[in-house]
Amino acid sequence: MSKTEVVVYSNGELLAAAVAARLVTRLVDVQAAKGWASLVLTGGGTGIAVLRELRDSRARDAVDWSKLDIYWGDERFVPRDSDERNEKQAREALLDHVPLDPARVHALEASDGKFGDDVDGAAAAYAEVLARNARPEDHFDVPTFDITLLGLGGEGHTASVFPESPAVYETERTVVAVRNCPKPPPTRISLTLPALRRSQEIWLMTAGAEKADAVALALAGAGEIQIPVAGARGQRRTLWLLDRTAAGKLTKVYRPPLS
Ligand SMILES: O=C1O[C@H](COP(=O)(O)O)[C@@H](O)[C@H](O)[C@H]1O
Repeated sequence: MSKTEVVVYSNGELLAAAVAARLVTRLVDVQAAKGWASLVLTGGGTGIAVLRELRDSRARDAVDWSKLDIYWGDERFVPRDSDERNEKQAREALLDHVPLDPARVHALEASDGKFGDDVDGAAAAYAEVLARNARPEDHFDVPTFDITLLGLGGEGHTASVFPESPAVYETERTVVAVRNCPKPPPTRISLTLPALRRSQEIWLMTAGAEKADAVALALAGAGEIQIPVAGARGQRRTLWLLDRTAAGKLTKVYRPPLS
């Protein structure tokens, strides 16, 4: 049975610091239980701020980084050294500062990589990466991720699954090419909602009043075609981590900010 929980923090900075602390605790617990863990990263303001907080936290040394599998929920299809690339931002914020096993870091292809500008080829290649890393007990072409971090847009997108777009109707493929995105850059690669839902836990993290409508609609039960983030649910747990302004249109009162 999957649980949905909402935690509200007083501002975006506190949100990022608190999510980083929570992540250390959860990764340590998962590694203690099974020896390794898997984490799906997101791009976006809050997602990268969380990684920076983690880099600057002493507690990060409690995680066994060499036993952590890293994936991405989506990637902007730009050259490898573009500042817009989610992987580049994540490396600068955290990944280059911790002793990860490079073989366990599964980045998506860039537009100047081996598929060139063939975004469909690059998406299919990532689907193969996921399938190769799935274990028989996962019963799916995607690993059962321990934690998936996701952001969301004011119009309700998550990863690079945008409202009413072909990606949100996808039920077969686990990874798709995304074109003509309303948010730049226009070409991306994204895990689909069925693939994201293979995660044990999904943590939806966002800050800012411009996200309040999407948050309220998703939590009120909106459909995923119009509000894709409503379809991002973990197998065990879906955790909404919000700042006060992003939670501003929720009608129910959730755990109050501590300060
Ligand atoms: O472009 C993207 O945006 C979303 C949300 O970003 P935010 O800056 O509004 O928090 C992010 O979830 C996604 O990974 C990224 O590619």
